[in-house]
Amino acid sequence: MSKFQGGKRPFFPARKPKAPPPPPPGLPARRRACDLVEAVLLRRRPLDEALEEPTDLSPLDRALARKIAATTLRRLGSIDRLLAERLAKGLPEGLPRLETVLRTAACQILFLDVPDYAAVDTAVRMVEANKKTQGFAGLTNAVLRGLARDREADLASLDPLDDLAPWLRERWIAAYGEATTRAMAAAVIHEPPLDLTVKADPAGWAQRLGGSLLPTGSVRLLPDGAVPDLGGFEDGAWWVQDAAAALPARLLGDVTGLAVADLCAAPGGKTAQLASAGARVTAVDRNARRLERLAENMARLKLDVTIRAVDALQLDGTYDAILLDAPCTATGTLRGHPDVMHLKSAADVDGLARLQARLLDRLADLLKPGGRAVYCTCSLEPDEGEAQIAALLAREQRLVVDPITPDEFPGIADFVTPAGHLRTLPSHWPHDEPRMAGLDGFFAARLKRIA
Ligand SMILES: C[S@@+](CC[C@H](N)C(=O)[O-])C[C@H]1O[C@@H](n2cnc3c(N)ncnc32)[C@H](O)[C@@H]1O
Repeated sequence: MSKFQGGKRPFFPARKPKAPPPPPPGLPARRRACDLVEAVLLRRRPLDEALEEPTDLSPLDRALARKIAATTLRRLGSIDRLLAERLAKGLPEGLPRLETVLRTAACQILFLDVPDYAAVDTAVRMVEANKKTQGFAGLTNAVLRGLARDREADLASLDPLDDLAPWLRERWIAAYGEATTRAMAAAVIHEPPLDLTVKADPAGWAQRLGGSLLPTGSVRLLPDGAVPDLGGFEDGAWWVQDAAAALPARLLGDVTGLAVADLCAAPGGKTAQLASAGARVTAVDRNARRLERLAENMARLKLDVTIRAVDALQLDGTYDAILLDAPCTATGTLRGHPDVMHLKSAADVDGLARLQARLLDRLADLLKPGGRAVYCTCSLEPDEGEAQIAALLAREQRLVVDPITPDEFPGIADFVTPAGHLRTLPSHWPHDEPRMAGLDGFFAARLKRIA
């Protein structure tokens, strides 16, 4: 006999609504990777800026999302070529998310150490979860499985030149020739190592941190954890700075006691070098937010500098020495900032070259007669480097080039040009382990005011 007789309705206690099931592991990181890629390619935002948005992802998922997004941007040319070979009819118009899911999943299958099934499964789920794309789940599955199956042959067919954005490839070939461009393209497909500039005892710090001492004195590491967890960070014994970026400030020579203006200073890598070499540094930048980071960095490093939030074009006074690390297209930093080649264009080179010229003219006024200056950019564009200096010398009689010599300090001989400038390329310093190779592309010229 049933318990519920007499026509009475059984009483069921009200149930809490069921929480939606948690997403399968790995899905939030893949979704975030798609958002990051779209922030760059569709919304034209720098990757670093998009990475700063708050998320509720775990640190591991955040790191995976960043790696997928950065590698997709780095290898986009190859990824798109291989996808196009499998999509005979192309993709339908107006479904950018479908394209992003395919690109990021292809990136994982081809270039990252993640299981193929995880890349395929999360991609198919993302496609199924969206009404507009759910009809393409079968296609997504088939294309990605095909990529996984043919991976070895596909990888062997790749040419790193395809990964350079076309505008940049064209300009690099014109400036450096095809062989050097190919070597640079092969270098920038790798994530860079972590380079540190240390205040003192670089050999000791290389040993303590398990890194290598580079010929120019930087310490190179392949860390597997967060930078602030490394020994010496809290105490301000070192700061992160690419080995090429560490060269220009040293070209000013002995700056002990000199009044040095660092004209485009934030976040302060070169300011820190000058201050720890004993200069009285005025760190100038027009970006107040970036100057806050400079101030934090100087506090950690226990270095005392004067900070001026002002446009360098409006700066007054005179200085014994000047460093002008001018704003530029930053095409030399592609290893760490692959978004640059997708966000910048030839028009940016022209616009930035005009600003650099104005800053150089201001530098001539601010430098005391007899003083030294270094102009540098992290660009591989001659218009922002060699050609900029040639044009300056033609219009400014008070400045001459003070040639850099190959033996000035160890490790720079290969970087000194016949004109006495410094030019580093990402393909310099080859290494059997590609992640230990290379350095950013930098240009630096040393100038002297003679009148
Ligand atoms: C290449 S970054 C400088 C990196 C820095 N020297 C370092 O080593 O950490 C260029 C800087 O120039 C600043 N900048 C751009 N135009 C400027 C101007 N007209 N006056 C002052 N700063 C400017 C930007 O805000 C940016 O922080």
